[in-house]
Amino acid sequence: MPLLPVQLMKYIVIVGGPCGTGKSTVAHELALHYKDRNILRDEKEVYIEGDSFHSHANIEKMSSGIPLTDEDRLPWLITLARYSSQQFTKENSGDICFLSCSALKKKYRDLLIQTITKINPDIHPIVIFLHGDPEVLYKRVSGRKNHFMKPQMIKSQLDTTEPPDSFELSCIPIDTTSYSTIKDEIDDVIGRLNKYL
Ligand SMILES: Nc1ncnc2c1ncn2[C@@H]1O[C@H](COP(=O)(O)OP(=O)(O)OP(=O)(O)O)[C@@H](O)[C@H]1O
Ligand SMILES: O=C(O)[C@H](O)[C@@H](O)[C@H](O)[C@H](O)CO
Repeated sequence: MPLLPVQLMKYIVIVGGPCGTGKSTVAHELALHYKDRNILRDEKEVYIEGDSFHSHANIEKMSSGIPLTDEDRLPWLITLARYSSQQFTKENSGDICFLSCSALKKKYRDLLIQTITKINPDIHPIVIFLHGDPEVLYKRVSGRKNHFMKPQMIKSQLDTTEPPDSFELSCIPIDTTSYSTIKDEIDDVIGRLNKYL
């Protein structure tokens, strides 16, 4: 009897969007939902938090209210692409991991996707790109305590943002401010993500 084909495909789900859209919240909830197949199964390591990989200089800049430039972001994006791709070389049977990373411009998303697939062509990167009403984002960020990113940065974040268009296949745009609850948002994201998995 012929053996069934082995499922080789792996998925890196990048949760992007400007500050306050809920990247960390959504990436965390998704990682928990897909816990059984998530390569980062450890409670402390359920998803990769992109902000943790910013250089000290980048964090200093953002904390001082200065937006990052392409030059500031490019090495960070490469690091994230490499780090997330390498998770699949660990001894583990998981086939998915989650990465929160602003990925505000098309060229940043292209760089992440190209770097990941060059490292491992069996990985399929999928982007969930969060966006929403600036006033709601402002309120969310203002309500956050002890975070380096202050609400004054929202304008530059939105000015920098290039929302994905329909030509960016494997990119799912989500208006995070259109749901009544976080649970409704997560349920909808899961329903849409499942079509790709
Ligand atoms: N759908 C939602 N409805 C209401 N509040 C939300 C929603 N998603 C996230 N939040 C809240 O908004 C705040 C910002 O969320 P979070 O830190 O996940 O955003 P982020 O995009 O990762 O931000 P940053 O990139 O600035 O760290 C948090 O207090 C979070 O609880
Ligand atoms: O590309 C960027 O400008 C950054 O990644 C930001 O988006 C922040 O790190 C994040 O939003 C924290 O609040």
